[in-house]
Amino acid sequence: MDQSKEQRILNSVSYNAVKGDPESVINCIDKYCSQYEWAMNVGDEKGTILDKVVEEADPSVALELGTYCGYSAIRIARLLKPNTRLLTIEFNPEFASIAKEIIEIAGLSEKVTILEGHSEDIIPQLKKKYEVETLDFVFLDHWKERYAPDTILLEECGLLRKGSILLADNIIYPGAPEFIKYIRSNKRFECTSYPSHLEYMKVEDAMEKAVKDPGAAAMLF
Ligand SMILES: Cc1cc(C(=O)N2CCN(C)CC2)sc1-c1cc(O)c2nc[nH]c(=O)c2c1
Ligand SMILES: [Mg+2]
Repeated sequence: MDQSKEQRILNSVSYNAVKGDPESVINCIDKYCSQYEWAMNVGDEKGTILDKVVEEADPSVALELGTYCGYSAIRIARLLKPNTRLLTIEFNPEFASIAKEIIEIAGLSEKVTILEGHSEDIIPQLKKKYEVETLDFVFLDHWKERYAPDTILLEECGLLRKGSILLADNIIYPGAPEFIKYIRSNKRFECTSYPSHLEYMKVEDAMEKAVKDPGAAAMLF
């Protein structure tokens, strides 16, 4: 049977990347997807925004919704300090399996846990089953229809604290209008928009950062 695009991306990483070097894995995927086959990795332009927000959050526990091939999990995990971790949720079993191998090639398997299943089923398990107290950083990059309901679910499960930082991809393209309406009208979040472009394309896109109760966090220190 023909290989999938995601399997071809893994082949390229396995053949071209330097084992244990996250930067070389990131560069290899960006090169392959800009030169041969477009794929929905966050890419280098939006990836640089992701890097900055992760550095600002300096998370002990981070969550990603939408692993795909593991590109953004590698971007996030390469910036994490020792004894900190990234949990990433993927419902497509093939994507989860490819991501596991690519994250292994990057040498980041110790820091990244891939949770296979639907976000709405896994989020309620994070506290008890995955020993999460609260999440310092959440990257939403799974499906635009789930951005708002999953943010509400994270709140309901007591997983967000004062100062928790959310970052959402694809705010303009493919677009997440319900999420934008919800988060920008929610007084408990301070929102910032970061204009950019769709990965590997000239199409306009943007990322949205939302900080929970920022003032309250600031007052603590
Ligand atoms: C699958 C897809 C197709 C797109 C598109 O119109 N184009 C790309 C291909 N080129 C050729 C035409 C123009 S945009 C997009 C996409 C991009 C993301 O970053 C996503 N992130 C998370 N979850 C998603 O479902 C997700 C989808
Ligand atoms: Mg995306």
